[in-house]
Amino acid sequence: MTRIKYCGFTRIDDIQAAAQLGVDAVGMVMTRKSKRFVDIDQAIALRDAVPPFVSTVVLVMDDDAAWVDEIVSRVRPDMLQFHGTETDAECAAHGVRYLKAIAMGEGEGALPRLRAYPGAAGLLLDGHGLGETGGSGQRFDWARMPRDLAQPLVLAGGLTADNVAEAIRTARPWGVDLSSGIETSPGLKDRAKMERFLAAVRAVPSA
Ligand SMILES: O=C(O)c1ccccc1NCC(=O)[C@H](O)[C@H](O)COP(=O)(O)O
Repeated sequence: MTRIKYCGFTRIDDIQAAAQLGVDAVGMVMTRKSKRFVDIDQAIALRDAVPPFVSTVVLVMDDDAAWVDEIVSRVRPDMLQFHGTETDAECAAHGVRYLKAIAMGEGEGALPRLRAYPGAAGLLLDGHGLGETGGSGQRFDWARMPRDLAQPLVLAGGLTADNVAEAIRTARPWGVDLSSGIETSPGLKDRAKMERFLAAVRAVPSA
């Protein structure tokens, strides 16, 4: 079974719809570099709308450690997801399990970074380039998904209901993550797109 995370929520109705449809995790972006940024009060309201057994993940990107600590103490996400040049020690410093996003958009340069986060609960391989923000719909060559890493790998970048079956068959990820492929505009999710994507993932036979 391929796990599914939908990311970049800004509206309570959308996050509730995603949970009702059956996603495993929902993400909120809390770096001010993002068009999908939510502040602490919005994030608390969104988190409170998430039912049991659905994980909440907060995304940051080269943000101040004090800001990340405030997120941890007030929003209390199940996991953090780091999108910048943070080191393994910096990611671990907040006392919360974390995913590290790896920018696959710059080709072979990404390979050393895949082995630089032994403390991460999982790695999220995204299609954008180093230093660029995510959520931009950029994909990478799914055949580049590594096969020899111990950590669970999450595939992200440019996934849609139309291409996710091929992506899963090629990359064999632990989970998939997307944002723009289920939106009408940044931060505004579309229920029909969320439903179609879930059905497309569920239709792929497990390995
Ligand atoms: O979504 C953002 O605006 C964002 C900003 C800064 C860093 C990361 C960001 N999003 C990361 C995500 O988790 C996206 O879901 C992931 O990049 C996939 O996005 P998409 O290609 O739009 O499906």
